[in-house]
Amino acid sequence: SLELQLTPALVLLRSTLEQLQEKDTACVFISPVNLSEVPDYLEFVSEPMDFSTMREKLEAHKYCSVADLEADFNLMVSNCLRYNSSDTLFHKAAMQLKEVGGVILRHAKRQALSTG
Ligand SMILES: CCOC(=O)c1ccc2c(c1)NC(=O)[C@@H](C)N2
Repeated sequence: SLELQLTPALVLLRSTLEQLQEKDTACVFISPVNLSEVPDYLEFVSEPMDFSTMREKLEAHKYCSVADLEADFNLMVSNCLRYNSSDTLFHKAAMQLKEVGGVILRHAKRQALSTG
């Protein structure tokens, strides 16, 4: 059935997002950057992204593939690398997350092929 065909895709997307979020051990990517705390953020970042927003998009069926999820993950990481200078905890957290997240996403894309 269509429901059966769709389910594995959603299950894989949820599992991949959870694995990525587990690696945010500093918990700096959990929620949108607070624009009242960081008033100049939108001067550097045109499209903010964070894990809670990604979760909302996932449950709203806005991701058709792991590649779609990967695009928002890469957006979130690149926003952080752009706004924060390299000597900050945020920048270092983004560099680490980019590396370990890449491995998680590569595995998920391979798995999607086998259940496709
Ligand atoms: C309550 C104050 O929080 C922040 O200033 C803050 C909180 C979280 C942040 C962030 C800033 N900047 C960032 O680039 C992303 C990765 N995370």
